[in-house]
Amino acid sequence: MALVAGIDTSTQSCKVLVVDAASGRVVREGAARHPAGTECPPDAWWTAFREAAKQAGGLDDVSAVSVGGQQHGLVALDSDGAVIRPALLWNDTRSAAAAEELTRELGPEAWAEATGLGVLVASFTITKLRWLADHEPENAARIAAICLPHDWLTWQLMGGGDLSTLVTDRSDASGTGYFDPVSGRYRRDLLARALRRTEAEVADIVLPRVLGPHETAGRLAAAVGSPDALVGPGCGDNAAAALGLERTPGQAIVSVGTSGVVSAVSKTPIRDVSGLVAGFADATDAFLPLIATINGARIIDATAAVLGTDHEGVSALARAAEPGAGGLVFVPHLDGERTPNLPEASGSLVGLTLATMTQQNLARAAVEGLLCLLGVGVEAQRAQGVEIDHITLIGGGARLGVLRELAPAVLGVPVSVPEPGEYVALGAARQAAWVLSSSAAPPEWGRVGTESFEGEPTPWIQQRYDRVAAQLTELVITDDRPS
Ligand SMILES: Nc1ncnc2c1ncn2[C@@H]1O[C@H](COP(=O)(O)OP(=O)(O)O)[C@@H](O)[C@H]1O
Ligand SMILES: O=C(CO)[C@@H](O)[C@H](O)COP(=O)(O)O
Repeated sequence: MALVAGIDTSTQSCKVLVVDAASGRVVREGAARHPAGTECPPDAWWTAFREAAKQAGGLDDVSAVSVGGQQHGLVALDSDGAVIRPALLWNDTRSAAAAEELTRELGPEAWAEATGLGVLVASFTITKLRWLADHEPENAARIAAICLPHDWLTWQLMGGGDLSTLVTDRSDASGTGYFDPVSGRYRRDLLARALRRTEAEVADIVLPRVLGPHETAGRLAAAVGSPDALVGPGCGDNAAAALGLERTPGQAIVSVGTSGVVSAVSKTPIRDVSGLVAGFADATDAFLPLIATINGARIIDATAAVLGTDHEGVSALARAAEPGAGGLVFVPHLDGERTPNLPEASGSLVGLTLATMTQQNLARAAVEGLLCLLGVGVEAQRAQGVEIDHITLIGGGARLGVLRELAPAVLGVPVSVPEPGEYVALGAARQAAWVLSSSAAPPEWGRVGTESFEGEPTPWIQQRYDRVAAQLTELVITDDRPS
């Protein structure tokens, strides 16, 4: 039995699955946490990977490995291959002003045409480069190569060192803001613009070679596993999830991890000038229109902490409240927000009265608020012509019972929840099996068992949320304590 490994280097943790390449059956697994925060030294990803791989029984017996990873994070390397500064992650909003400035310089139509990203947001790599050029020019001047979290880990798996061996794939490259997902080419003119240099001045900066969806990147370093094992190109985590769930065009996925994501494979590229839907590529030869929020499962984590309970406790309390939480509306922009593009926003709890201010209503409002935040994404996708009449719910937050139960009513469509699993890591494993097989298409591992949820749609909850959220867009709370 040939084994392959799939790695998910995500925001909060690293997960490793060892999988039977023929059937897709998970044979062994491991996970280890990443440090908290919106910047991270890449070494911490390596430490977590080593720990997760150890828990998964090591990689000595696997024949191929691929990495799916959190998108957009800026990993800047010097000419020795050393990391110049901690990586700025997708949920770091310090480049919000740079994002606005870059968007203004060319205008949304030109950005959408060039990159599929109509309005740049602080998540995208290119905005982090402009921030670096303006705020840490000495670091920007040392850049010899730029890569993404999954590219860096893939490179380490092969031993690192030589910058020319850096690789990526079109799904993750399409989240940089200097890559055209339609032609499959980098836009060095945009990279130069971000760094305030000429194209000639960035000509020597190494960008990872963009491999085909099942092209071999190289072999595993002997210190990690068998030196005969192949390393795949890897991909962005959301593209990996689509691969793991064997999605075909039109089947929408909602992921509730650190981020909230609404995505669907599409045969045609999306260029949303409004910027709500990012026109990413997927991990095959198609596209992955996607909306992502900064706030996801941590809305529930924070609510549980405030209520002095755990996830199950939030479920129980929320179930005990009426739909609509008696009038309490929770707009959960707890960590700023990306969709809608409100990097300075904070969360709001609106509708507090002596009657509504109960633990049950607060728990319910948190779950409904999270679902309504995702509902904005569902509508944005529909506005781009993506048909969504069913949703597959995944990610750590999908383990929350009450989220599964309320999702069909609030989102207005039936919801399937696959059996709990690491679908990003599974997708990476499927890519590894594809690399190993050298077939034209990825292996068909068949459907995983799913639980189905339906419910009478309650569009008034979303409508009320949209009304309240619209009134809060200008509200920025600052810390006014005298220093
Ligand atoms: N049973 C549960 N109910 C609600 N949230 C959960 C549950 N189990 C895990 N989570 C949350 O899911 C998140 C991690 O999900 P995951 O998809 O692994 O995130 P990421 O890929 O961004 O690291 C954490 O915020 C965690 O608290
Ligand atoms: O920024 C995006 C997608 O554009 C996020 O989806 C990141 O890719 C992080 O994903 P999780 O760690 O939340 O799964």
